[in-house]
Amino acid sequence: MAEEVKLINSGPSPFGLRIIWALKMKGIQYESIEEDLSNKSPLLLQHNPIYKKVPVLLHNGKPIVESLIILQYIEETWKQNPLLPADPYDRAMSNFWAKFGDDKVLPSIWYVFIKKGKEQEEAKCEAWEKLKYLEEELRRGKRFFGGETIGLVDIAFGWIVNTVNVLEELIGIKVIDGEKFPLLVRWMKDFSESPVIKENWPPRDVLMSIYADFLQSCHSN
Ligand SMILES: N[C@@H](CCC(=O)N[C@@H](CS)C(=O)NCC(=O)O)C(=O)O
Repeated sequence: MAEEVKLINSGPSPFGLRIIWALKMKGIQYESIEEDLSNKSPLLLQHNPIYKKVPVLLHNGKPIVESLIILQYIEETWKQNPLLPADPYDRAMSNFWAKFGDDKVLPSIWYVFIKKGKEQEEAKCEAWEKLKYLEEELRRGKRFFGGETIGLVDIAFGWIVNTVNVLEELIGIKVIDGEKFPLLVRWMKDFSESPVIKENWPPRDVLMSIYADFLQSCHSN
């Protein structure tokens, strides 16, 4: 039976991008279904009734939601071009870093962009505390978080590159600077220049306009 793979996604969602990158790296053909998040479709609400968010992967009609869980599913379903190490301990550690990224690093960086003045300075110190752990992880001699090649953790951290870079430019604040985080900056460059990632990168002007609107709505509240 031919497989049916569909991805419900919206524009350059950093969470949806994870799934696009993983499917492309595995060489999986899929159909893209564009969702309007300002007017959520019955399809999205049916398949992700709890969170009502994109991305949703539909594999032979079955929905899988939450991007880190979708990445796991992709890895377990299509074994080619592994995104996780074979060793159970190393796999557990990869899952730890991906979760740490979403639970701690991502919110701490968002705060830097949505706060102002003294609160913003405090948020930057908080974010640096978290980013320090990523820098230390790379100091163990790795080119990518996945080792010599891009893996699940790199894909999970992709938002650092496509979101933080744009936000830094919009707001004129450097959060990930080369003096403090040389290895992280090198990783950002290597990651964004690797073929599958580069080929599936959202246009910069689209990102700029989305995040400019986002910042405006945060700061007008
Ligand atoms: N934890 C979710 C986050 C997904 C998420 O926040 N998606 C955004 C788009 S980037 C969304 O669907 N927002 C719609 C909403 O919050 O109503 C994941 O990893 O998949």
